Amino acid sequence: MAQALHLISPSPSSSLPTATITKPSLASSPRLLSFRPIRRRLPSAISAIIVSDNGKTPPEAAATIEVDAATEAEMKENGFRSTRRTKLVCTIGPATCGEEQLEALAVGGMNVARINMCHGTREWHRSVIRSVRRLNEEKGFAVAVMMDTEGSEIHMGDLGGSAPSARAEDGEVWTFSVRAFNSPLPERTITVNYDGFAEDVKVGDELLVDGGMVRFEVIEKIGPDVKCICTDPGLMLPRANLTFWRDGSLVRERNSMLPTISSKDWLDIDFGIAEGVDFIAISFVKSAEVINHLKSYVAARARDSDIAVIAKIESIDSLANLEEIIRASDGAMVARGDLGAQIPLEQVPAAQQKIVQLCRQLNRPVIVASQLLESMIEYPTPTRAEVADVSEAVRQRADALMLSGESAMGQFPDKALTVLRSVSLRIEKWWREEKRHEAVVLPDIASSFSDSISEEICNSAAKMANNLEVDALFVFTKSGHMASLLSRCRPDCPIFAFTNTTSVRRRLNLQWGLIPFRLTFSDDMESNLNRTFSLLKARGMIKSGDLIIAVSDMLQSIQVMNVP
Ligand SMILES: Nc1ncnc2c1ncn2[C@@H]1O[C@H](COP(=O)(O)OP(=O)(O)OP(=O)(O)O)[C@@H](O)[C@H]1O
Ligand SMILES: CC(=O)C(=O)O
Ligand SMILES: [K+]
Ligand SMILES: [Mg+2]
Repeated sequence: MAQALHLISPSPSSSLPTATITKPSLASSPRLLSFRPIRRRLPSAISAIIVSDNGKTPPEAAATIEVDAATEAEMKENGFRSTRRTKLVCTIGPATCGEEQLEALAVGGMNVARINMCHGTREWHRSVIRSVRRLNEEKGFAVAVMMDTEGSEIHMGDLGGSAPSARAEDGEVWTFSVRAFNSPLPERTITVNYDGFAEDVKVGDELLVDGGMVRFEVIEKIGPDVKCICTDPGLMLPRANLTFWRDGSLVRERNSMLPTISSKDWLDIDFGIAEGVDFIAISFVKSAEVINHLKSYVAARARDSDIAVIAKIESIDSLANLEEIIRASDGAMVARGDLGAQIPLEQVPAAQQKIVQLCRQLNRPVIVASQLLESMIEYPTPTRAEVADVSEAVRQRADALMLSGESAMGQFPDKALTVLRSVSLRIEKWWREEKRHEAVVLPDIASSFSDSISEEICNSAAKMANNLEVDALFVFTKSGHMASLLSRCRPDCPIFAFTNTTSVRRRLNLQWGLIPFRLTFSDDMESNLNRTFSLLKARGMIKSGDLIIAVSDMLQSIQVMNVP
């Protein structure tokens, strides 16, 4: 494929190219090497550099542009240089499944709605997914939907009847059983989903509910029943995760042989594909193999839309195979809830930092999840420690933050979302003011020459954007790949990502700094830019004189220009 460097004249409406230099001279082009004006108005001589591999003329396209209504409002309110970069995921549950509650979250900045297949019925999940879709269609939001699988780790069953939780007190004896009971359960009885449970535990083992929210010691085994005495009292929630520890280490007997994706999970996945979810998050991933398997399964079934597979890092095995798991997946979640039950709590922050950093290097979006604002389940303000934790995740430049119980069943879901939003904005601003250009080394990740060109273009465009202090980066991308490469650089300015499919646009919602727009565009960058400028100007989202850098994945190029 012949690559050519074109220098084009300043007005985006003039014809291109005016000069063509073939690739071998690229390295020696004095124009290119000296192209570093530190000023916001461009000199009239050159306004754009385009590296192009084709010159196809496009058909004229429809004159509409779609952007998430809440993002548009945020941009107008804060000015687009200050638009929030960190994305927000909210778990939907009984506190937020109503249409009005969902709308309040969308208005509050929810980018992705998560449904957890551990809880609720199929009908309930369907109704939430459809409500989100309806909200998008009727109110102009672009909220994506993430389905999170149950996985087959050991957990408690429902508590019987309509009990929302059960309280275990110090010294009480509770029975954990693999028997099936008719509801209501006998007093102080908990069912366990894993048949091998009673065989695998030993008298003297420590049993942790939800990673230590409640602790028991195993005192007796009677067939399928395991009697335990409570040593650390607390509240047990339905389907809470169970781990058992012996001599200070996590015990993983036969349960480590359980499949990552259970037969129930496969049914849920079929359901998610049929309902057109945007992301499937896989719980307790142990290896890259399961991710590859699921990705080919999804690719064969979900022909029109492309569902992204997110690996949840929440087990010891996932830490052991971290890099290959992240490479295989389309994104990762630092699922600190279960992770903190499998490794000592004091190791969780370092694991988080490592996962966030690796995802950035490998160009996969990463979500930091669980207990970010746990106290807000009950209280309207967060603790100082929680705010510090959220700040740290933003400072690490994670793509997204997630609410769990805070939005699923808490008393203050909207307030919790507001805290995430305002802390994100504040820390991002502080970062830009301090001009902290990070020391993160971004390795080359391209697997082909063509990918390398995209990667070099994005790295250079992001660097130019910082040096020139441009107002925004524009990226025209069909697959979303170029947008993610720009996001990976975490540039100072926001990234307007134009894509022509609704599903790609929704998926870009999870990535740091991207403002996804749906726009029908052609291979002709000049006409794309002109049309985009006039559409955005008409919406009051940009103005004449704004300095932008544009790149595209059809016509591999970097253009620098003032909005006419
Ligand atoms: N669909 C739902 N129906 C009822 N309660 C829910 C639902 N989704 C979440 N919850 C409640 O919110 C809490 C936190 O949700 P979250 O999704 O973090 O689940 P979790 O049980 O902690 O497990 P996971 O490790 O899969 O995240 C749950 O423990 C549950 O009590
Ligand atoms: C989110 C999740 O699954 C966890 O933190 O365990
Ligand atoms: K789950
Ligand atoms: Mg979990």
